[in-house]
Amino acid sequence: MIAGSELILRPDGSVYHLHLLPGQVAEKIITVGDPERVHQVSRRFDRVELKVEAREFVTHTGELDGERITVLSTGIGTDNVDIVINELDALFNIDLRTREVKDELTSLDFLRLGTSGSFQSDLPLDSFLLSHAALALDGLLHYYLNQGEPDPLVIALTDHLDDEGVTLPVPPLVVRPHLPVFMNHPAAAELAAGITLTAAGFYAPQGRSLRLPSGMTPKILNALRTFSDEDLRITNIEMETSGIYGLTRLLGHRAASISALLANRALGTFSKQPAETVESLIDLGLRLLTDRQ
Ligand SMILES: O=P(O)(O)O[C@H]1O[C@H](CO)[C@@H](O)[C@H]1O
Ligand SMILES: O=c1cc[nH]c(=O)[nH]1
Repeated sequence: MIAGSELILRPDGSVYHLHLLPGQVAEKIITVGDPERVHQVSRRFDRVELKVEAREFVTHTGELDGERITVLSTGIGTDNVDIVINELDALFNIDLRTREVKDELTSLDFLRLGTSGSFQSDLPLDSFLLSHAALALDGLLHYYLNQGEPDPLVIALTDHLDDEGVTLPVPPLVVRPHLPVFMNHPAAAELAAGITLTAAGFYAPQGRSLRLPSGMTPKILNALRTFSDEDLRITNIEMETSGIYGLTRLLGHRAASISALLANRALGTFSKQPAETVESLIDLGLRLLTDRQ
């Protein structure tokens, strides 16, 4: 039995942070960082059956083209992803009355629709990218055991960084997802793909220096930018994908992370139409989930 201090429930029986009860969440889940984006997604549903708000975690469940879908905001960062994935998994795979893990487990399908900064000059602003792998520089996954052997990409990256004479501020991990079946949609095959760097913050952890210098020095950034292996390079930087990929994989769920590239960090440019680009990203995500052509 899982103790009351470990799996905390509210007086109404809902999970502590998300304020959700079993049955309120669909097995297909869109995650977004920005709570406002939840409304932008659920506006497109044919029917909305549930709206719950708790801190930065806004959840809407509804239906589109006969598919039951939940859209939920994680807020920013993998510390929030830790809460979201664990509490959603508990809603399906732990009996909240007996506090025992269920004998039959449910595998969920996650789709992150987020924004990101391109790391490579040739990836255009306002384009979309599917993360084939995540380079975790945020630290969350080091706290979970059973990671297995290091991914070959991390071994190749470590050799490359050694050759370049640089050391990252934190030990790197690479995680790859089990992609949901809906990613077999032809539109997914057209997406640019690469390794997504998940950072622990927006400024210094992504190499930005306003008044404080970043430990992600130009030399380190250049070494990361020039890495490639298995035809994959580090394409973009954001703040959730490694947590989503790592935890969903460990828990037996499937996940895909698609990012709209709003900044180009190699060129120092930013989108002139971020709102339109995010709307198009939502269009794409809903096409994938409902198998619309
Ligand atoms: O647009 P969202 O989904 O929030 O994603 C990106 O934008 C935020 C930073 O501005 C981080 O959460 C990053 O991952
Ligand atoms: O540069 C960017 C843009 C969006 N989100 C990020 O985390 N970084």
